[in-house]
Amino acid sequence: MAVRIMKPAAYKQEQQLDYGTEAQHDAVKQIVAAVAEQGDEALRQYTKQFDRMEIRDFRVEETVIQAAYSDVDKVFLEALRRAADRIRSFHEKQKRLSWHDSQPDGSMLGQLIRPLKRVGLYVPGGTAAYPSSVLMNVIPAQVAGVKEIALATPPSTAGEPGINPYILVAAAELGIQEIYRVGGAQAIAAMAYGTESIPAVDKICGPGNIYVALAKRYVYGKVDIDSIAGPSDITVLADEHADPSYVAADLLSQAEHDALAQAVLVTASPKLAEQVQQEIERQLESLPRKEIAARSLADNGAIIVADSLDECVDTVNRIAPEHLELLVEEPFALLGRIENAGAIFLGPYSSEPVGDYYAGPNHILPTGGTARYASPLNVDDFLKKTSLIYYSKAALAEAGPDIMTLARGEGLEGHARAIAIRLEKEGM
Ligand SMILES: NC(=O)c1ccc[n+]([C@@H]2O[C@H](COP(=O)([O-])OP(=O)(O)OC[C@H]3O[C@@H](n4cnc5c(N)ncnc54)[C@H](O)[C@@H]3O)[C@@H](O)[C@H]2O)c1
Ligand SMILES: N[C@H](CO)Cc1c[nH]c[nH+]1
Ligand SMILES: [Zn+2]
Repeated sequence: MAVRIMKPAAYKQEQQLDYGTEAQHDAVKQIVAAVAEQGDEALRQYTKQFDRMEIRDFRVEETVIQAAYSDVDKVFLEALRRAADRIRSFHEKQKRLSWHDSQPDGSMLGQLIRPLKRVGLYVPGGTAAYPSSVLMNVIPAQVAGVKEIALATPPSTAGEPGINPYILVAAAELGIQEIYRVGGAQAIAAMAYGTESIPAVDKICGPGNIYVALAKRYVYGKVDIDSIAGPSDITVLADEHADPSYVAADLLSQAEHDALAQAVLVTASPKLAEQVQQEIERQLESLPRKEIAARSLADNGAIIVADSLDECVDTVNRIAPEHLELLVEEPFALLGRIENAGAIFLGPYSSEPVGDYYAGPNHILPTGGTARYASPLNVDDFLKKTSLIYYSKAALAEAGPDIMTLARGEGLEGHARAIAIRLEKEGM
């Protein structure tokens, strides 16, 4: 299996936000409607159908959460704690406070910034379990001050009874107790509409596969959602100074997530293109998730050979990757020209998994070209803002005529009169 080498003009990005086949859209629509109508009964049926498990109680019992510690490696736990500290301190810097400004005329304007009351966080777990996504989801919500955090993740045969112990321990480390063993579109629908065992939330965040991503789009409006973090993608912009084995390894690191993942190299060096193509084939051989990675590379992977560095940059901006690696001699010199990317990894030692697990920035990033307008999951996703307006009598006297003019300009006499009645009654 050789990744296709092509010119920029020949590259058509497969995984845009409107991805998904008609059959997948139809399936998700049906799942969401069934869960909204039938609640837990539909959850049980879809869990049996898609996860091949019979689940009686979706909520994970507290004793099961505590017992999970005995199934988890101590070294893993220590690394997880160090990662959590770094992620928390990064997100602490994103905190925002309410503010108000008092005016000389006695009026006051301001903005209340308050946490959402109840959020539902999705942690993927179909072909691999992601305790790192527990940290990336929960920590910004906690930093924002959200009090009620519910977590949903697919049931798994890796743990007893029916849940992955690494996910449970990651959640327990952060003090999360409300965990449900349910995945896919049905989990998203359950958190949006509520079922007998899962109370509805105000907002759903978190990454997942195509079914999860589509379901989030369908429930938007009933609840809020974060940006769409679907199947992972990576673009590496590399020049002739890059080590082809590093480039290949980093592309494979994302291709192994999902057959729908997208790994792309953009370079102006035909020599590097060929070296990377060979390296990918060599490294793929021994990769445990080689089938998934091979399908991802065959269906969505590409090695794009541009004529110049400028054309490389244009191509990257068109792709708007979730992860962008700048494996060039002077990465910081290129930075100012990158317009669209969820996260940018600079230089040979900032391999993408550094960000997936450890550095501190969030790994829940806009995928499929949505980095054109969307941002990484962050503390703001868990906050809502309320405007405050207090006008003094003097302020209204001053502004009243302008307000009435603007209202009448829109043909809204009722608006104008709400001001006029005060000005007249109080002789302003
Ligand atoms: N962007 C990010 O931050 C980020 C982080 C981690 C993982 N990811 C992505 O999350 C995804 C994880 O995918 P996954 O599949 O391993 O786990 P997942 O939890 O997203 O999906 C598994 C669920 O999909 C449902 N499902 C499976 N086949 C189905 C079908 N035919 N019809 C309807 N529903 C079906 C099942 O209910 C199952 O529980 C990958 O695409 C990975 O790239 C993204
Ligand atoms: N690369 C994924 C985000 O697209 C996040 C992740 C979690 N674990 C490993 N990787
Ligand atoms: Zn990853």
